[in-house]
Amino acid sequence: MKLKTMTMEWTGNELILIDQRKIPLKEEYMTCKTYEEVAIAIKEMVVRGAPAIGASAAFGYVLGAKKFNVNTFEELKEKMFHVKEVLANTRPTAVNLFWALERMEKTLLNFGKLDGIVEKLEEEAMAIANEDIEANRRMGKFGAKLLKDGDTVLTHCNAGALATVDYGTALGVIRAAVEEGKKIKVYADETRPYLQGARLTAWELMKDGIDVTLISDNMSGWAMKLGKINAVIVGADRVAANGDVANKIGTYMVAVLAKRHGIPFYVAAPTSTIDLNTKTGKDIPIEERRHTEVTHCGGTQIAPDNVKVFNPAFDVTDAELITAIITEKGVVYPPYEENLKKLFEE
Ligand SMILES: CSC[C@H]1O[C@H](OP(=O)(O)O)[C@H](O)[C@@H]1O
Repeated sequence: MKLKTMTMEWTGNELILIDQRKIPLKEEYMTCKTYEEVAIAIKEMVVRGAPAIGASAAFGYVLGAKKFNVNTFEELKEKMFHVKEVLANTRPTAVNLFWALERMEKTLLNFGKLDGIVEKLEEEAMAIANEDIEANRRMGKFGAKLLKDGDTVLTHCNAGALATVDYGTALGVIRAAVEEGKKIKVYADETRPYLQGARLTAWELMKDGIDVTLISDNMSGWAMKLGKINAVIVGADRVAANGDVANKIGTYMVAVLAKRHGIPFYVAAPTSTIDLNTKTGKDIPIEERRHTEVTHCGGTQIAPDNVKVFNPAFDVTDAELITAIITEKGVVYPPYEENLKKLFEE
């Protein structure tokens, strides 16, 4: 079974990831032959973005199962509990990581025997990957209906093909609208400190020939006040049961500004990012990352040695600031508590 997209390639024995730390200046790849290497790739953000992290962890789980020469299923089960732990202990906020690993473990336990288990797990990882692409395309179509010909959309971070297995969530909505013939312009904010907007979103959209203008994060309010922005679309790392959304740091600020200016604020998220077990945004673990992401920019030090740093990688946007949540099953409007639950009812 094989898979090849802009973000990742599964060869059957290796997971090859484009190194997103190097984009836009270089297109280099990291070849992961072991589950440990996949864990490093997730932790170091070689691959990033909730759905992309989930799919990568699923293939990492397969690499773990391939590694062990065991005589009994019980022995394999023990070893795979460790594989899951190593992959889970990489980044805490994106629920897709845990959703994918739970799904892989359930496949292992339900299969329950040694013979054919690797093929079964590989099938499941491929299903997770292909379902993500399909979900993004469906989500794109639902979301495109919310955009008018000539709209300018502000994006934050990168919720594009690079954040998923392919096509993207927020950028998937923009791609779908453009594919329907709508003239859509994008204002991409740079998204300090990791610069996913400047480095990844601008790169992706220019490759697709989509009109993109780069702004620094502190320009978004003024762009809204000047009437340049018709809508905001962002991705998500975890949607809580009440509709609160954890996403890249700075999302909350953009949402408050959009509310102030009466601009619709949409979140594009597949159901694999919706976590009904997390009641509200207060319960979402927020990753804090190394200080050098803030004290350095492009590898150049921009702050004094030993300066104190606060570097939360995500924030939580309150449900009341969100106009709608675009999913592959349709657009969800408030009351989110009630309407998100319906997505999971048969
Ligand atoms: C489609 S999920 C994209 C989501 O993930 C990003 O975080 P990171 O780059 O740290 O993995 C960001 O929150 C995006 O909105």
